[in-house]
Amino acid sequence: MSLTEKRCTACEGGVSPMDSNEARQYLAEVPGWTLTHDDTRIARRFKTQDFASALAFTQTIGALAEEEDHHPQITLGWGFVEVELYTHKIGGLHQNDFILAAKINQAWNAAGG
Ligand SMILES: C[C@H](O)[C@H](O)[C@H]1CNC2=NC(N)=NC(=O)C2=N1
Repeated sequence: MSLTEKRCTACEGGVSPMDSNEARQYLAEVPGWTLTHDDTRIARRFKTQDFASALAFTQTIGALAEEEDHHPQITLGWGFVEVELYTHKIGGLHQNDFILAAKINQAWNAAGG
């Protein structure tokens, strides 16, 4: 099953974050994203035409995050949206981060990005 078909599962902590090897395997399924912060987070910068389209894409991401109950850190500026994902409860990466990243990519591609 592809990541875009999965749903984020509640992650209340008590599990280990995924290790670098597993994270690198998941990364292959989310083009454009890179590992950051010693492989404990993933991030992608999306370039947009202007501020308004960056804001609109941020709102799309916000709606996806609420649907999945999994929330990114977002930096918004003129012509870009930077998205960073990790699972706070475990201080690192969980499959949930890659599910949301895949859904954000899907929305970006659908919008013609
Ligand atoms: C119960 C619910 O799953 C948690 O409060 C969620 C909400 N969104 C979250 N988002 C992220 N990125 N990490 C979390 O640990 C997290 N916890």
